[in-house]
Amino acid sequence: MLHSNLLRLVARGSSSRLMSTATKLTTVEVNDETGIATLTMNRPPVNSQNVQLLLDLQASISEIENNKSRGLILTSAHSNVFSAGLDIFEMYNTDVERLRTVWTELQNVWIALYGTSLPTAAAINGHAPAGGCLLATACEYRVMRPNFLIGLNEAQLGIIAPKWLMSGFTNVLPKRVAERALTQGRMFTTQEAFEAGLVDEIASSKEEAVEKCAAFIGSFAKVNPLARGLTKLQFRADNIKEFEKIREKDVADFAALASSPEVQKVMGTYLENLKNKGKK
Ligand SMILES: CC/C=C\C/C=C\CCC/C=C/CC(=O)SCCNC(=O)CCNC(=O)[C@H](O)C(C)(C)COP(=O)(O)OP(=O)(O)OC[C@H]1O[C@@H](n2cnc3c(N)ncnc32)[C@H](O)[C@@H]1OP(=O)(O)O
Repeated sequence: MLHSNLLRLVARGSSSRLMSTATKLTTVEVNDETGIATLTMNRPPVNSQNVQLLLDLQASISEIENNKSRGLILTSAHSNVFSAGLDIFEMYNTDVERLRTVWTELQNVWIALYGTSLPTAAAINGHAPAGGCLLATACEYRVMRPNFLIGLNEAQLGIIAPKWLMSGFTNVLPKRVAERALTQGRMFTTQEAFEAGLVDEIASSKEEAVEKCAAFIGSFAKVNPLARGLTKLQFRADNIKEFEKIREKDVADFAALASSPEVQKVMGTYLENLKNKGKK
């Protein structure tokens, strides 16, 4: 009988294994030939990041680190959204403790993904605003399907994203381009993101995006994994150290900001607009 602690479960034919997790909102599938794990977010309709999805992502990243996979590809089970970012419903009309938990778990996912020594790539098969862009830019490589949007839109919402949340973004874009995009809260189309260097390749389907991500991870086949991983972490060490210094204060700052009447009002209006959009 299947149960949550079952470790390896043959899923689709013999070429890939669905690794069981104790989770429901993510799945991990390891390709038997390449040894690369695909981590799929599956929280319909838009993979908005509630606490459960954030916890499941952490559990899946740990699982992939522990099962000796050669790399991690992050993608979405949905046809037009990679991830809509934080679940705004979960942050609206709630208590400060819940807001602290949301932010702590977002931090935990980011540091798990940004700070893993494994090769990582995002197959961005749909829109990736805000927290969706955060996850994609925590990875080392990005392949995106055409005609979607990606970016950190916080400034558009009247919110200041902390430095760690921007750091994946500022790693991949020239400083001037990053500053302008962040101050504008700009959402890039796939083509614009490719031209700016925010995504590395464009793929016409999710399958092609996953293949291109696998080819990127495969490019390290002849590199010593320890040397590769430590080199990666040296590049990221400054951002990680800065983050570790402020992480507690950052949780307190976020909880104070997000619980303030002004920001709660912005969230309420934003949610109304999202709901009404569905009725049009
Ligand atoms: C407004 C926030 C204010 C304050 C936050 C406070 C502090 C934050 C500090 C900074 C950190 C930010 C990190 C974040 O991630 S904040 C979240 C920002 N996310 C967004 O702005 C994305 C909003 N969504 C969209 O733009 C579109 O939904 C999207 C392009 C992703 C998909 O479009 P599509 O047309 O395919 O679907 P929709 O019809 O719009 O949506 C389908 C249903 O999903 C619901 N939905 C969408 N996004 C969210 C979300 N982020 N949280 C919760 N629910 C979401 C939407 O309401 C629809 O629901 P139904 O109407 O079908 O019930």
